[in-house]
Amino acid sequence: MIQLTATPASTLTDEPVHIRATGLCPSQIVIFQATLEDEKGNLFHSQAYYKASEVGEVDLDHAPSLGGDYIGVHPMGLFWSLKPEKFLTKLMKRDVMTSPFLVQIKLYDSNLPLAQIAATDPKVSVTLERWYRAPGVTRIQVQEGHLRGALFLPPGEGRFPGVIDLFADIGGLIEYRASLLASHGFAALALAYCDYEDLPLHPEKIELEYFEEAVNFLLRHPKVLGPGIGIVSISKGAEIGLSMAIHLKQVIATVLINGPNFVFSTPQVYRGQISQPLSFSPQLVSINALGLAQFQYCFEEARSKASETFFLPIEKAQGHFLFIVGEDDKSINSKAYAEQATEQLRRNGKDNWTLLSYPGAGHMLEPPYSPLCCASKLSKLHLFMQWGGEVTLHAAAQEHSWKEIQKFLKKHLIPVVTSQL
Ligand SMILES: C[C@H](CCC(=O)SCCNC(=O)CCNC(=O)[C@H](O)C(C)(C)COP(=O)(O)OP(=O)(O)OC[C@H]1O[C@@H](n2cnc3c(N)ncnc32)[C@H](O)[C@@H]1OP(=O)(O)O)[C@H]1CC[C@H]2[C@@H]3[C@H](O)C[C@@H]4C[C@H](O)CC[C@]4(C)[C@H]3C[C@H](O)[C@]12C
Ligand SMILES: NCS(=O)(=O)O
Repeated sequence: MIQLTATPASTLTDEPVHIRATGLCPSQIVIFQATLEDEKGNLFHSQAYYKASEVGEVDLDHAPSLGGDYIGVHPMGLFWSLKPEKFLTKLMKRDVMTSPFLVQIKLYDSNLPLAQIAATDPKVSVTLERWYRAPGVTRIQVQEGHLRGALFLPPGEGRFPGVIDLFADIGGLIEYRASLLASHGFAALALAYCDYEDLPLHPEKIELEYFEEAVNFLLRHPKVLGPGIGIVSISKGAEIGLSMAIHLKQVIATVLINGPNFVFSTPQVYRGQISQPLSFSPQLVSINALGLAQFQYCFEEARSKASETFFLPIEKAQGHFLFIVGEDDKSINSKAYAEQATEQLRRNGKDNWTLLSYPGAGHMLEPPYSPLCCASKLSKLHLFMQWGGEVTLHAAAQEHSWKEIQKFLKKHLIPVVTSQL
């Protein structure tokens, strides 16, 4: 009898699963398929062909996929190669507290045409729960002063290292990274800054005082370990994260994922001083054969002419930086920006940074095993965006960088206790 196991059956979404089928015929070729339905009913699928061993077993920890959505030994390939049925839909978890994503793993005979899979019962299947928060993590809605966001706290007494989590200026409150950080021991504040509750849809300026308020809020919290906090930020969020690290001495560890070293859209203001964005050249936006826009070179003209004052004075920051770069980022030229920022640090005699640069990774670097989103529709901007990334390399970058992010934050936010004896 064919048996399919996937363990653990319920786990955090950034943790691996061991999938194994037994009771197959020796050398039988089978199809494994994964299916996930998001909270809006959008379906995502992936599939891969495997050959059973001489004893009729396929163990995804050791067996290579022969074809399908990925090739080679990738125990988690079925997860990170999930693709939307509805083209250009990005998988995103909204309700991180009360429900997991359910992933169904199914096994089919290989003689079945892929087109018929949807209408055919699998030989055997199992369903997995993929959670975005560990048991005991709590969520507190933040609506204090000007702040709008959600604070995630790990279970237990604390205190916990504090982190502010910032996404791009597309708006809303995005919680899945903060809830996962809390699941790994951080007090993590997912902070909205536009298009959420009473925050403006398109702010005319980004006021750093708002983010300073967030830093102070976090440090005042009885469960947050001081004296400094960390930041995890991506894209426009990383532009803000960089400015916070420069201006706010309480920010001592800053993770910048695919971000710029200059103000790239809405102007920034701090204590009356305005930092204007670099002008962008619409003629340098390229549209590919599928109609997807690539913006990564649209600041190159301005960048080549800009005086030093246009680049954020990263050397003034007291804390540490972890730059994470997807070298195949098609949305912003993040490799060039990180190299310029680290060169600026080097010129100023600083060594307070680490650069992790990943060939084949795109803009949308997410926690491990998240499906690659290489292109998606930006409804609010009426844009079809190419984000870049090659599926296998991008997945490897996600797995590696997530561990490095946590190591970096712990190293700088948790004081080393030296023995008094
Ligand atoms: C903004 C660009 C950068 C964007 C990023 O960097 S994203 C990377 C970081 N990640 C994030 O910030 C969080 C992840 N967010 C997302 O992934 C978003 O959801 C996104 C961005 C993929 C999709 O956005 P959008 O389509 O707008 O999302 P929604 O409207 O919320 O929903 C979409 C559909 O999904 C449905 N839905 C809702 N809830 C659920 C659910 N629970 N489950 C499933 N589905 C759900 C919803 O109903 C919708 O369905 P639909 O049927 O479609 O209605 C910047 C990168 C480059 C910049 C430009 C560049 O710099 C050049 C110019 C510079 C100038 O200075 C400014 C203008 C620029 C053009 C500049 C503009 C920007 O800054 C970008 C583009
Ligand atoms: N590193 C494990 S996998 O993502 O390749 O399956």
